[in-house]
Amino acid sequence: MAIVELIFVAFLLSIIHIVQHFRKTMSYWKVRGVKHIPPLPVVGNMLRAFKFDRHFFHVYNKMYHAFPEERMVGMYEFTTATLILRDPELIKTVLVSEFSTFPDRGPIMFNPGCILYWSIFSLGGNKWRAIRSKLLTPFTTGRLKLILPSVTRSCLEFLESGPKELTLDILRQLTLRIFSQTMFGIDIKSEEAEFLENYRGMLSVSKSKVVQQVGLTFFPRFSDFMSFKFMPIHLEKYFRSFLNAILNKKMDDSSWRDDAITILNEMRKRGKVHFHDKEKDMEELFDFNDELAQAQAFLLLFAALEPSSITLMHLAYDLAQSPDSQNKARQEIKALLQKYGGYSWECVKEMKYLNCCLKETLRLHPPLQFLNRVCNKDTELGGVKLDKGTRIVVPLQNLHLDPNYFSDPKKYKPERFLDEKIHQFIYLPFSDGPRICLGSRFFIMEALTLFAHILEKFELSISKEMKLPLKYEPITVFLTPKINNPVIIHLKKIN
Ligand code: HEM
Repeated sequence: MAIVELIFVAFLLSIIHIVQHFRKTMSYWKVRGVKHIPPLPVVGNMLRAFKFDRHFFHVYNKMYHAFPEERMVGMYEFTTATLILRDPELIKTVLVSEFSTFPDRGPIMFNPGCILYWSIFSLGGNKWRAIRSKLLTPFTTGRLKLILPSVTRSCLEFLESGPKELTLDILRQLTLRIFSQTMFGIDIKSEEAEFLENYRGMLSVSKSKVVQQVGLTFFPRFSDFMSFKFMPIHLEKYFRSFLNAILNKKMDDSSWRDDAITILNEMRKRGKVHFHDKEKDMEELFDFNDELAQAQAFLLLFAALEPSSITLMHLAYDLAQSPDSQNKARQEIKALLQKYGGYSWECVKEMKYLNCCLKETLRLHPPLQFLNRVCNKDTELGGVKLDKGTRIVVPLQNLHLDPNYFSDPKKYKPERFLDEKIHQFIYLPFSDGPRICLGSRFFIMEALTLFAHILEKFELSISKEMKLPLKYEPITVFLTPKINNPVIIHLKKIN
């Protein structure tokens, strides 16, 4: 056979092999009898996402609503088989009961070299457990009680500055101040402007950024070849040197006990982090270096700042839109302040109605719209056999707006958290199980304290500059209002 014919046959065989491979991959759900929308070759069910005109979660939205009777729905994120859960029992299995089979988030958009690559958000196994258990220390009830006066001082300082409105930028600045003081033990004011400018740079959206983030998640080898990055190198350098300076400055300072930087520095000094594996009754030691310390510090800062400020802004928006809820919350706050004579821990804990308002805001606008997991071995879920590596998605936004679980689901109705039975594994703004948000209780304390201060003194209304209804940016990681029509809440002093 001539060489040309040989090359032709080899080429043909490769094509047949590739086609067969794709056919097998794209029949994953069909073979298992899981309902799904038939995928296109290579892009799977992701074509819609490439129009960049709707939020990513709309892809899950379509799948969620396509099969309303199903407990789970299959889809293809490009060539990755993903299972979307619609049933609370299955969600409980993945997040809690069978956590050891679904412990990690799986493919993630942080490139090796990215500051977040070694954070507990992307780490798995016992190294994740070891570091996470140390990072719980700054968030214990005892410590939250201790830092409440500092949070109160920051709120008062903010109100004394005579604010006229609430915007995402203003709330970011405030949450940065509160967080850096109470969790990093530093006063950030002198570096605040530069930090926020770089931070906004990191969050800015563009199609090229989304392509890189999607590439890093689903095509890591190709992305590595193309040198795709989660954030530009100059921002990466800035954040590393910013955090390094904080870590080094605080190395010998113990003015705040048990803040996150002190905990990270203790691990850095030892160079090791220890974990006792109860199941295997085994001690394990992991290296802990500067890279790991920077990664956790950045994760805490980023995880605290963005979802918190976005939620505070949505809470202001919801209360401005619902004067009745605003008044009820204000009456409750005034009565409690009289009862306790100030912002004590007990007083903040008893703000039940304001807490319902916050819960309802998190139901309508969960900043993270979905949770993701991956199974670490071949397994079975709800009678369906799953191969190791299958991706699982819990679509929070869809579950929170499902009329099967919430009456009149698009309406802002804080009372539902007093009157209705809320299913624990349907309402999950902070998730559940061993990977549950680390800072949820800190955030709730911060939000209640801040809004009690604001509602005590101000009436909230939507500014005339904002066009209603509220719409979201199509391509951000967190659920963010349109940049060209930001949320602006007018503050009117109450006499
Ligand atoms: C409105 C505020 C917040 C919301 C809605 C929120 C929500 C979430 C969600 C949904 C997750 C993913 C959990 C999972 O995959 O099961 C998460 C993880 C995490 N959050 Fe939050 N969060 C908030 C504020 C905070 C704050 C204030 C901090 C810290 C100071 C924080 C630190 C973290 C960390 C470290 C993780 C990773 C946990 C792990 O993988 O072990 N979050 N958060």
